[in-house]
Amino acid sequence: MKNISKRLYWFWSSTDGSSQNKTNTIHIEFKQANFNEVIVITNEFWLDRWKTGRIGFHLEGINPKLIEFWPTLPKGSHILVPLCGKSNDMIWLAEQGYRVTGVELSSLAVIQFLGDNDLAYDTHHEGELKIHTVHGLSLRIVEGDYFQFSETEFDACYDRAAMVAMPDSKRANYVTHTLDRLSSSAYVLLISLYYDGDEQGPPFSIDEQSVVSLWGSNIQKIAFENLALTHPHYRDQGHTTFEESVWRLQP
Ligand SMILES: C[S@@+](CC[C@H](N)C(=O)[O-])C[C@H]1O[C@@H](n2cnc3c(N)ncnc32)[C@H](O)[C@@H]1O
Repeated sequence: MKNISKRLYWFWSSTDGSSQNKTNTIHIEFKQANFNEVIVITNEFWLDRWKTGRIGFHLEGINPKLIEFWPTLPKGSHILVPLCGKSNDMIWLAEQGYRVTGVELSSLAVIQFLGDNDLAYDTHHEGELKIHTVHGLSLRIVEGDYFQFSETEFDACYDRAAMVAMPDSKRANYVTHTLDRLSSSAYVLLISLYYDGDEQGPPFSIDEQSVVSLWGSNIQKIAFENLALTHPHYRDQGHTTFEESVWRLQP
């Protein structure tokens, strides 16, 4: 297993705002949640994060872990990116010759993704979902609630900041729903987080045992980094452990 160094992500709560004020507000919001020990993550919660620009989870570039750990799959393999936000990782995957389908609740995220990347597209409706098909790249963004998305037989899945966006109460449902979307021989690349301290998510911490019990015993941890050792930010937040792990599930 590789120990990863020098990478910087997951500034979800502390740099989630575009101004210092917003940062403080979020900090208070989570402190209050800790005190009450109840956080309700609804679809409205996420829509509001997008509306108010609290999207510190978004990476401007391509996630280095995707580039490092994504396997070589047959060209044209159909890749599912659940809870995709406006992740540029989808562009990278499409450019590798895969067919990519991202699923995202927020229309703002979808508009920003298409606009920021200057992508032309067509849109059609399928029930409650809007399907945006990009021109010139093998890429679709499905706008709507992931739990209403029912396509199946995906060849692979890339989960960065999706499972850990789910609170404990929804996590098993999320994983089952995702596994149901995949073919029996599908590959999964998953990035999870495990941290100490009182802070609650999102991102929600998940330990190794829970990852294995949710995804099955074939899942393997292939890399990890304790970000609290490499980035002072996490220590300043009171963490001694803030481990980001990369997992692979393959037939
Ligand atoms: C933490 S962000 C991660 C985004 C992306 N994977 C990335 O790496 O930047 C979680 C995303 O999931 C979306 N989301 C949350 N619940 C959802 C649902 N039920 N269906 C579809 N998208 C959802 C949110 O709007 C948000 O963009």
